[in-house]
Amino acid sequence: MKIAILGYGKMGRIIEKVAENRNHEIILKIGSSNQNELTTEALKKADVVIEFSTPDVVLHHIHECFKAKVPIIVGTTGWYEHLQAIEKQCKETGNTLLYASNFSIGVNVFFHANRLLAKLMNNYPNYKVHTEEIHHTRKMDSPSGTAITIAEGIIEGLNNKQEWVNTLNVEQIDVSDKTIQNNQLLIASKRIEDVPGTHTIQYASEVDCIEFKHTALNRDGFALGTVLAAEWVQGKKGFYSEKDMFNFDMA
Ligand SMILES: NC(=O)c1ccc[n+]([C@@H]2O[C@H](COP(=O)([O-])OP(=O)(O)OC[C@H]3O[C@@H](n4cnc5c(N)ncnc54)[C@H](O)[C@@H]3O)[C@@H](O)[C@H]2O)c1
Ligand SMILES: O=C(O)C1=N[C@H](C(=O)O)CCC1
Repeated sequence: MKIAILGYGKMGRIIEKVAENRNHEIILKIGSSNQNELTTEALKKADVVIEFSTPDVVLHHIHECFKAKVPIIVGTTGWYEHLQAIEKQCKETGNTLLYASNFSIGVNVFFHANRLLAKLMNNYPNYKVHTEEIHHTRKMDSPSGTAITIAEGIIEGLNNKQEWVNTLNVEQIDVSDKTIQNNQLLIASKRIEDVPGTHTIQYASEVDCIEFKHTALNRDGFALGTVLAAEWVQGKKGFYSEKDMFNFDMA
């Protein structure tokens, strides 16, 4: 495949290596220093675009890809509030977009197991649930996109949770904090030096604690999953998420 990479930072660079190892060709790389090279003509030459930039430019990149009618894989997080509008535009204009808050295979297994666990825990209301995410200090958004997907899975499964709330860098988490209502799920975000991404789900009762955790050891898993998504989307039309790509329905 001919791939264009929009956003050539930590992820863009690793994705380039993984894609080349899988015999794909990178025909365009756009970072903040060569934005003027991003034209409809240049994008049209690609079979697929991979987008890992920043929350303030991702929408511009998506619109450019819609204009050029080239499928786009979006890894950038922090634009959650625009997701529904983009889904509508994608479908109305006959374009193709796949967004995942996390492309790692391990995280997607974790997402699925989280949904199953939440349904099971519905039967045990004496367990109080909260989630935690830890990322590096250069991360622009909080909570992480991955933590939002986890929270959505819990809210979907647990009858007594309706929305999530977020705290950033609060040292000691008090799950019985009276400012957090019973129908709210806490996502506690922490920023620590070089952490690639750690997500924990905790169900705590008076007598024990169930902890479910995913730790990314580096960024290679995110990059491999992204290139697999670019391969998966070939020949497809429409708006997709990681749930469509990692189809665990039989599990
Ligand atoms: N979905 C996933 O699996 C996954 C995994 C890791 C990171 N992410 C997300 O991907 C995004 C990027 O992560 P990163 O670690 O590569 O960040 P990064 O800061 O290293 O890279 C972002 C890049 O975007 C570039 N950029 C800024 N403005 C631009 C513009 N106008 N045009 C083109 N490029 C521009 C910057 O130059 C920078 O190189 C973040 O939102 C992060 O949360 C998602
Ligand atoms: O490094 C980041 O930034 C990451 N962002 C994604 C998120 O917000 O969930 C995925 C993990 C790494």
